[in-house]
Amino acid sequence: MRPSPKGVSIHPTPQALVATNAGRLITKLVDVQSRRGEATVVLTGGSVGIATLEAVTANPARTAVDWTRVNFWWGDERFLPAGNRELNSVQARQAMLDPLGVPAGRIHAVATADEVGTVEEAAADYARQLADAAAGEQLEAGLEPVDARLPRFDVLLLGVGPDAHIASLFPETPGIRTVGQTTVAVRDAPKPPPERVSLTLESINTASEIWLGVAGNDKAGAVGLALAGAGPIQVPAAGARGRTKTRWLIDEAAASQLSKRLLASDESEEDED
Ligand SMILES: O=C(O)[C@H](O)[C@@H](O)[C@H](O)[C@H](O)COP(=O)(O)O
Repeated sequence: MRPSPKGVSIHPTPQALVATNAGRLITKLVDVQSRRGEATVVLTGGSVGIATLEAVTANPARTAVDWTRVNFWWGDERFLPAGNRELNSVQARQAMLDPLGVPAGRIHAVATADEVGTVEEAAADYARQLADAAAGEQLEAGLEPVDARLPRFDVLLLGVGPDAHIASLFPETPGIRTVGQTTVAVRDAPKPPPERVSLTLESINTASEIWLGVAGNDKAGAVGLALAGAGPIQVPAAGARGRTKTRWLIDEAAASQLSKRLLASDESEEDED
């Protein structure tokens, strides 16, 4: 792993990136559970996101986590009928949630197209689920909710599209511009399927830590712009800011347009876990 600016780690291959992401997620969950008893993770779709879950399932250290005490949400979900293999939740169940025995009550999936009539109803239902969870959340002494409408997210995983979208927040669209609400219904998404439910950028940024896993030459432009400080409306990935940490795990191909200045910065990536 090349030394790199703080918060950005560069990995030789997508496989190395995914293995590191998975190992760090296990470590983080053990740490959070040791302090809070349970942990909350927000999952993502996409090839890097799902490969990370498969790597967790394959990692012997997985047994150090009490998977019956991890709550799972999604940063976004496609609006499709239940069981459709394009659903992020279907892929996550297959990759990790089912093999690791995560109880159904810990899995908070977005309503599917056969459960509600419109993507707007699915977004509203998801917002209600989130608010109910927030209302019932037992916070340790001295901790305040970050947002009364949302549970506390310990780690929020994101992928990044070639257009720098995160979750289902695409550049210059109503979704990335949405403020004042926790979820948003997306129509005409440039990445199929067209109808999706997404957390808003405001909701995403309530997470304590945000980890963006990005691989492939087609993402190099998005990574370069995001890390150079572009605006979130044009470059949604640039808007991802965890409250305590924002990690970028990128492979060499996706790092190819990173400015020399950024790479030369004297802060190197340390594992402050
Ligand atoms: O539902 C989705 O499609 C994802 O949530 C989406 O935001 C994904 O993470 C990015 O498009 C990156 O996908 P890749 O990792 O496959 O490039």
